Amino acid sequence: MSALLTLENIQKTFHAGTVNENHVLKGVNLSLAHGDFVTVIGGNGAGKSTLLNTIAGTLLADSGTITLDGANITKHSVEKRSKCIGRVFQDPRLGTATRLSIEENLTLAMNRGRTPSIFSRITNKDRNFFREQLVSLDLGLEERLKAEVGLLSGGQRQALTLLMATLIAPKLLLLDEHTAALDPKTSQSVLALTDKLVAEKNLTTIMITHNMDDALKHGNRLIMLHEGQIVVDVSGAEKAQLGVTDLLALFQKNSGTELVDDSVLLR
Ligand SMILES: Nc1ncnc2c1ncn2[C@@H]1O[C@H](COP(=O)(O)OP(=O)(O)OP(=O)(O)O)[C@@H](O)[C@H]1O
Repeated sequence: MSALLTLENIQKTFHAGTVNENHVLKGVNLSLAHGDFVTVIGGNGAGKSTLLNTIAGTLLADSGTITLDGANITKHSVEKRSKCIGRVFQDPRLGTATRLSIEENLTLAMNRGRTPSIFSRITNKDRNFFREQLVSLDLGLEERLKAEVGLLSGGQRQALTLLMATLIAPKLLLLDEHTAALDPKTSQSVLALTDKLVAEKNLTTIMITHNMDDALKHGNRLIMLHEGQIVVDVSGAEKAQLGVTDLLALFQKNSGTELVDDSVLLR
């Protein structure tokens, strides 16, 4: 089957030609099949968010090619890409409009890629659809369609953001440490919801995490980034058999260095 997403030799340098020059992505090559759920792990500054930003278009790659579903999107604006790429960030406040109600936020999400129609009437059919979708979050939000999103807890808000990012199934879902700001229990429930939505909608997904257990437990494929290059890429049965110790050993073997980042190692 043809790849859904292909990155070919992606390079990104910040502050090029200055004393602060920082070559962050050093020729990243990656190919994702339709339905791949890839977890991404790596130390601080390895280039994980930069990689997601170049895919989403928040940053443009200096060179290399990004192909999504057969289209060369390397130079497309973030707005254009957002029509087919859903994204959830670490900060629960980023994916939703605080002063709008749950149903207004969901209306925005339903109209992604079309002319904003927040002022269009929300029909009973829309409300029934929203309720149906909200039931799957198991947070009782289906009874609170008119509640302002700013009143929700971080976990509720992140669950809603996830639902919004996938309401109209995106070609690609990018999760940038989307559970890192939540307490451990809420984080696990948002991850379970992630698994459910990804499976139900067969979404091709890239999820950055700092947690090795989560990286191993979720998805069908795991990559480790080190100094702007992919040093570990395991999938399927090979991934399923790995434990944290095996992963650290693999990282050391392939990168020639130990992973010393406390935020990854201390869980
Ligand atoms: N917009 C930017 N302008 C300048 N430098 C940047 C920018 N974004 C990232 N960097 C730098 O690029 C390097 C990689 O950052 P990035 O956020 O991609 O790493 P990361 O692997 O996601 O790390 P972390 O786990 O700490 O979030 C860092 O040195 C960072 O300071």
